Amino acid sequence: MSTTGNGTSTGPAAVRPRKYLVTGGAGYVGSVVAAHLLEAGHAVTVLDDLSTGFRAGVPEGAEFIEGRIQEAGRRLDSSYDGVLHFAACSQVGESVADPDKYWRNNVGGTIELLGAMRDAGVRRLVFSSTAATYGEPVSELVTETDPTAPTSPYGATKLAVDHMITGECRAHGLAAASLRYFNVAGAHFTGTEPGSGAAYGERHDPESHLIPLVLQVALGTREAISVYGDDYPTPDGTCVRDYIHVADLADAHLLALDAAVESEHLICNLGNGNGFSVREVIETVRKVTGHPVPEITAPRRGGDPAVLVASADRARRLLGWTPRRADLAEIVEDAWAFARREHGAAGADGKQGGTGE
Ligand SMILES: NC(=O)c1ccc[n+]([C@@H]2O[C@H](COP(=O)([O-])OP(=O)(O)OC[C@H]3O[C@@H](n4cnc5c(N)ncnc54)[C@H](O)[C@@H]3O)[C@@H](O)[C@H]2O)c1
Ligand SMILES: O=c1ccn([C@@H]2O[C@H](COP(=O)(O)OP(=O)(O)O[C@H]3O[C@H](CO)[C@@H](O)[C@H](O)[C@H]3O)[C@@H](O)[C@H]2O)c(=O)[nH]1
Repeated sequence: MSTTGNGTSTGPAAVRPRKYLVTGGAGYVGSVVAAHLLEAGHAVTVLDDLSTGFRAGVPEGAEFIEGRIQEAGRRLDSSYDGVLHFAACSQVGESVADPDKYWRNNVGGTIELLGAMRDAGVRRLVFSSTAATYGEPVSELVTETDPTAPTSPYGATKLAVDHMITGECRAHGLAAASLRYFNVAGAHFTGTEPGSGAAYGERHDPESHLIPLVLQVALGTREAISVYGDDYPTPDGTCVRDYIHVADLADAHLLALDAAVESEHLICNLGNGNGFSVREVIETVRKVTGHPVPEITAPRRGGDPAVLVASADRARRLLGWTPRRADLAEIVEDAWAFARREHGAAGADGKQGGTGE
C-alpha cells in the first residue's frame, strides 16, 4: 500500500511482474521466499540439487530444475530479472568437520553462479549471508560495520562470498544485496486462516536448530531437549539469540530486490533486536504446546557465542523493512503448526515432505 505525503492511502503500488531464479528454493528459507515471490505475481524458477531440500518444498506455480548452481551457466538466460541465492551447505558443526565441502559448494558454486549471471546479462542478486560472518560479537547489538571474524568455516565461506559479490559489483556493475540473517524460525502458510493453505517450513535432516528440536520433544519424537551450556555470562546462563520469523525475512528479500542499485553491494542484518535465552525459548514452547518439555543440561557446543543479537536499523532505513511477527510466541506457534502438519503427513504416508495441503 503506498501512502501520499499527507498519509492518504493510494492503494497497492503497481508491481511489474518479474522473472527470478531462486537457487536453493527447495530448502527452508528459499521455499518461503519463492512462495512470497509467486504471491507477489512474479515468475519463479527454482534451481536445487535436493542435497538438503525436498522436491515437495518447491511451491506450486514455480518451475523446478533439479540441478547444481555449479551448472547455472546452462540454466540462466537474459529472460531473468535477477537471482535469489540460497543454495549452500549451512551446518556450522559439519563445516568444522568437513571444511573442504563448504569451500567447494558455497564459494566454488557461487563463483560459477556469478560467472553465469555475467554471461547471461542478469545483473541483480540477493544473497543469503549470515550472522556467522561476525563471529564473537563486539557489540550488544551487532551492526554491519562491526568486525567480521567468523569462528567456523561455514561463516568464513559466507564472508568470502560477500567479498566476491562486492568485487563483482565494482568490476561488472552487479546490483546486489547480502542479507545477514540471525536465527530464522517459524513457517509460512498461504491460507487466509492461521496455519491454513499450503505450508512452507523447516525440515532439516538432521535437524540442528533449537526451535524445531524443542518442538520434536513436544511432538513426542524426542525425549528431552539438551541445553548446550548453562554457565554463559547471560541472565540465566544459557545462550541468547535473536529469532526472526521466516515470513519477515521473506519480506526483506522482496524489498532488497527493489533496493539494489547497479555497481553497489548493500549488506543488511536481519533480526528483531530482541534476545531470548535457550531457556526462554523452551519455556515459550511449553506455553504454546502445553507440553512439559523435559530438558537436560549438556556441555557447551563448540563455537557458540554467548549472545548474538542484531541491530537491523540499516534494513529498516534502507529497505523500508518492518518485521511484523517479532513476538517469540507467534514465531513458535507457526513453527508448531508446521511441525504438527508434517508429523501428521509423515504418520499418514510414512515419509516426510509435502506442503501439507
Ligand atoms: N536457517 C537459518 O537459520 C539460516 C541463518 C543464516 C543464514 N542461512 C542461509 O540461508 C540459506 C538457506 O538456509 P536454509 O536453512 O533454508 O537451508 P536448507 O538446507 O534448507 O536449504 C538450502 C538448499 O540449497 C540446496 N543446495 C545446496 N547446495 C546446492 C547446490 N550446489 N546446487 C543447488 N542446490 C543446492 C539444498 O538442496 C537446499 O534445498 C543458506 O544459504 C544458509 O546458509 C540460514
Ligand atoms: O539442541 C539444542 C540446539 C541448540 N541449542 C542452543 O540454542 C541456540 C541456538 O542454536 P541454533 O538454533 O542451532 O542456531 P545457531 O547456532 O545460533 O545458528 C543459527 O543462527 C546463526 C545466526 O545467528 C546462523 O548463522 C546459522 O546459520 C544458524 O544455524 C545456541 O545457543 C545453541 O547452543 C541448544 O541448547 N540445544
